[in-house]
Amino acid sequence: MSEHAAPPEGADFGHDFARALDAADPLRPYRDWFVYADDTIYLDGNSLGRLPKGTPARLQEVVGDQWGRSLIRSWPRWTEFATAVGDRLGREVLGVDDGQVAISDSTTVNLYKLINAALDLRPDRRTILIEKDNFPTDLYVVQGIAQARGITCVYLDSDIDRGVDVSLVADALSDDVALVVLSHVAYRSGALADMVSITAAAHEAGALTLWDLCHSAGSVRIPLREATADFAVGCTYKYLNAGPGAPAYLYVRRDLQSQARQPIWGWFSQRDQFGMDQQYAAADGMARFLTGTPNMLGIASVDEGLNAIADAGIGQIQEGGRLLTGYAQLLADEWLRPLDFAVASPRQPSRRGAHLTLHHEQAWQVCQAMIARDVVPDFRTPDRLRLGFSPLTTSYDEVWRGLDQIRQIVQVGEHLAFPTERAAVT
Ligand SMILES: Cc1ncc(COP(=O)(O)O)c(C=O)c1O
Ligand SMILES: Nc1c(O)cccc1C(=O)C[C@H](N)C(=O)O
Repeated sequence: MSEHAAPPEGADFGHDFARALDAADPLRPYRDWFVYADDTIYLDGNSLGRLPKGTPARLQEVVGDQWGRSLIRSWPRWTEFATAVGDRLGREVLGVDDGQVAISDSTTVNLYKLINAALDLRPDRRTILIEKDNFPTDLYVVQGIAQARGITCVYLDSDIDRGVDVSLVADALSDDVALVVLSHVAYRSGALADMVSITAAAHEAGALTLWDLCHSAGSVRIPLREATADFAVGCTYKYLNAGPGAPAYLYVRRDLQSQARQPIWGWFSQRDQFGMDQQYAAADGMARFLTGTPNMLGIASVDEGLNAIADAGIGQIQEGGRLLTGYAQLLADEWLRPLDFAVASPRQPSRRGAHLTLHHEQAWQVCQAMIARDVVPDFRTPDRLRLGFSPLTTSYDEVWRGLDQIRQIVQVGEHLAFPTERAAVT
């Protein structure tokens, strides 16, 4: 699929062409690694990824053998688990060397830990920069910390459909900016930020960077190493397929680790944890960014979810995501533009992650009508239909049928029978 999503040679809009793309798809064998319980067309792998077939047995092993049989005797193997699986995630997904990633807490809690750690490294600076359309939890955590510390939060006025570019960040940098908080792939539009140039601009101004990788981990290559990015956080339940509420991860560049301190001084970050000292002394390495007892079932699930990614390789996965979103864009241009839809993501596949967002004035009603037909997208405010394509689990056939269903719904006005008022949970 070309950069501008022109139809490939011989392409047509028929169902057979989608089937032919599936037949030629090198990622197709990985569909067999996941559970497809019914015929639902699932276009929401960027909210909650599918269940890997190996996960139930893996969890049963942790529950039955490690917990049920070995009980506390499992702790020697459990204590290293958060950093061992963090290392694996670092190598396979984030492209960084061992000793810089740990599995811990939720993304929200990790944001709190690392934003505070970063601000403490720049004590003379009083400003945090954040994109105004960053994911809400990132905004809220930054706002809370800014209020608690009495510092300023400056919002980058990014384009809702195109995300941030380096000039926007560069123009806002000054010698008062301590930290820039951005998402690598924007949750609403899928816009991919230029991590390398933005980090370079921040560093030139003496600021640190913290990247939210929730929508990029497992969908695109992440140039943390090339960018010499400082800090990063992300969740594991989207393209990493670790399941609802699975623990998140954090990344701290190695040379920052000895100076950085996070504010939750739990005993899992204590140097000699079982020395039971009264006084806190931060552990070395990534252990100092842990807090309390890690969730062993959750970490096992993260480890299991990494198997397919490690086998396929992130390069092939990124290419798959570009082809899927490119194909979806072709169909959207042909079928949905005449029905008042517009692409609300960057048009070039290389400028976005693995989801494609469409604008439509009645997007909420369309979303409900789709779900009633067992086609699962996401609605995102104010009027966006977000279609998440998970390269390991979404087929071209699903893309074709999903977009065809949207076309059928809107052509006959079926969506107009659904409530206009947004439900609390979407
Ligand atoms: C970009 C981004 N950051 C953070 C989160 C959520 O963080 P948490 O796992 O703490 O709910 C999400 C999705 O839920 C997200 O898309
Ligand atoms: N984490 C979620 C949840 O607990 C409930 C519902 C949705 C989510 C999501 O992950 C949403 C997702 N991060 C988004 O980009 O919108």
